[in-house]
Amino acid sequence: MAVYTDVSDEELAAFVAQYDIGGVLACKGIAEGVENSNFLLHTQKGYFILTLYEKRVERSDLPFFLELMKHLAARGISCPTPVASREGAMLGELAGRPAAIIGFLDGMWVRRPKRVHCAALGEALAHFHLAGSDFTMCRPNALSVESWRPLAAGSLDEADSIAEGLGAELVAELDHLEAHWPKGLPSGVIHADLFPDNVFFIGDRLSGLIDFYFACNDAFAYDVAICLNAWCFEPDLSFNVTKARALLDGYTTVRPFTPAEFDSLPLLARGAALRFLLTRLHDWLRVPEGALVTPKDPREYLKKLRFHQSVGSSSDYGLDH
Ligand SMILES: Nc1ncnc2c1ncn2[C@@H]1O[C@H](COP(=O)(O)OP(=O)(O)OP(=O)(O)O)[C@@H](O)[C@H]1O
Ligand SMILES: N[C@@H](CCO)C(=O)O
Repeated sequence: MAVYTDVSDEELAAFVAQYDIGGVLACKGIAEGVENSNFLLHTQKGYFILTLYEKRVERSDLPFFLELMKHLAARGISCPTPVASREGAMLGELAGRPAAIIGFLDGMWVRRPKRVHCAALGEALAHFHLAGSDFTMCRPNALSVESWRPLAAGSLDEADSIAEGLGAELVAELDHLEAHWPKGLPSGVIHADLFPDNVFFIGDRLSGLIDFYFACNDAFAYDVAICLNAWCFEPDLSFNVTKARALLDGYTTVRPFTPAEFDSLPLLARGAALRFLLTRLHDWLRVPEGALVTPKDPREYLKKLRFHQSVGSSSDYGLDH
């Protein structure tokens, strides 16, 4: 469960009183997520998500995330929107943290995505990329290639406790990615964390996207690579080409890939695997005392990284132009 910050009943009542959503009936910590503290808030006007922004979220980035949600929803993307206080503010402060009340999105995330979910995800991701094209705010990707070496530096000493030789392996991978990282690919606003737990379905129908707190400006194909990693590996960590094809077909029917995007996929997937390996490793080695959180296993992403290292070109994934 990710609840890093406790909120007293009095603080909560005073916070909610600033909004036109009625009085609090119940508020429960949510047993999922690792980044922020999330609560299911039930008030006299219905259900909402109360989020307290924690460690990785810079306060100055919050207007970008909240405005983006509003922008995407206005462009027809199914995603929750922040609720404004009576004074028109989307962002407040609760228990010493920046906090927001977000609309509740119906649906459930899929534990074992099938081909049909990957196809729907691909389409939704492409619609997201297109819908962001006239969003005027900009946020460089704070977790892109140039940030990986400093991020790794804090974990290198202890990396070998996770897997033998991991420290040296990380340094070699950083050398490779920094030397070969593609430049000039089509770019815009990307989600950057569209894992299965951030995509809701009702049956096989995708009902919406959540968790925009890593959204930023970067290459669209990098976002696709993040999804290939998160959606197209089986529990035994074998790569499922059928799911990858479905995801890419879904995506490219809405927003076709350029040849350069297609050719860059193996490298982008390596980078995407390293990015999540590094943040997981960082968190694994530093679980805050008393926090109700289950850190995610870095070894899963080490195996995915090794898989992509063994791939020569996009065709080796069984994918065609
Ligand atoms: N708008 C929403 N509507 C319904 N449920 C939501 C909403 N936002 C969050 N949740 C619930 O809270 C959980 C955690 O939310 P979220 O993914 O934003 O947290 P996080 O800590 O940022 O997690 P992550 O590890 O994915 O970055 C979700 O899996 C979902 O169950
Ligand atoms: N989706 C991330 C956690 C949230 O950033 C991971 O699985 O490592």
